[in-house]
Amino acid sequence: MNSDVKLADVIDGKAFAAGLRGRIATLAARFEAEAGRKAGLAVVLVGEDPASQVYVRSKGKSTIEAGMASFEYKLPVDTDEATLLALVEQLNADPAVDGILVQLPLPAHLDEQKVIATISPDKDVDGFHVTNAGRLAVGQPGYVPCTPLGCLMLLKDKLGSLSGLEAVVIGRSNIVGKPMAQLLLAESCTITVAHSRTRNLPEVVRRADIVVAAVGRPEMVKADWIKPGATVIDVGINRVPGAVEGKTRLVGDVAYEDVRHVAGAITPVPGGVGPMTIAVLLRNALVAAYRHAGLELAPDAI
Ligand SMILES: Nc1nc2c(c(=O)[nH]1)N[C@@H](CN(C=O)c1ccc(C(=O)N[C@@H](CCC(=O)O)C(=O)O)cc1)CN2
Repeated sequence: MNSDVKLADVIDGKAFAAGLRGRIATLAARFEAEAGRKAGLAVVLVGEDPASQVYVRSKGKSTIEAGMASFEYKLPVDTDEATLLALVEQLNADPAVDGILVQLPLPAHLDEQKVIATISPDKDVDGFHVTNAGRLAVGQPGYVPCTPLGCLMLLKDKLGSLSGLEAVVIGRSNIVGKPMAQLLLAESCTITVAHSRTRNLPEVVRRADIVVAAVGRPEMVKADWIKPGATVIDVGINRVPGAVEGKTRLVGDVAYEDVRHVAGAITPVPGGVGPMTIAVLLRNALVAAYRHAGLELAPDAI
């Protein structure tokens, strides 16, 4: 790599998320004063996946720190479908609960789509219900999945208007790739969604002013795939063997150390997109609370 080349600006998602959580806390206090109750978020975890346990713990802690009520449900790994669906129905009917999130992935014997379909669309703060996917597709207000909305916030903070920019989203999952493409389209970007069958992926990615990598393959996106000056958003969180035997380290889907010599701006892993996921979840839960209480919240308040 040429050491004279300016390194990419690092997009500090951790700091941005902290600021966002601060604004949410202010609005959560206002909500409590006006509604006479706290905004409430329920999180359901089935099983003992270690990463999911960490994320659920962090969601509960962040919810309370933001001045909202946290309802946590931890179910054993062999929970049957009827029990889980009954809990979701109970939360749908509970007026203290504004948002419901079922932590994914679920154990293999449970049908994720069926569980998501049981969550009331108006409490679906993950934005995974088909009603919210449809609302996003046609530009109606709903709930947008947290990770892609967090990516969009970071992009707009860095670049301002995205109108007319060429964006390549690598990955077509329902949770990140597809909603990310919809969000960028709504910002008037020209979108390509690339995936495992895309021919000549490096050439496709080289067209992009904005690259969003969400494939779950460690350091797949290489420096020579990136147009000089492009903005690179790395959604990947991959645990790989570390330098010390028996230890692991986190890497993204982008070969960060090389790509930062070419890109104009880049999110690190950890500390980039990841922290935005939980901050945006709190944002969605608070928006849900204001809607349920019939209180006014300016669209650009958070
Ligand atoms: N129901 C849902 N399930 C899952 C979602 C989701 O949005 N809704 N997303 C992911 C996991 N996730 C939140 O649930 C999540 C992932 C990563 C982070 C994060 O802050 N990552 C840190 C690194 C953390 C570490 O050391 O492992 C970072 O990138 O800096 C937060 C939340 C799947 N499931």
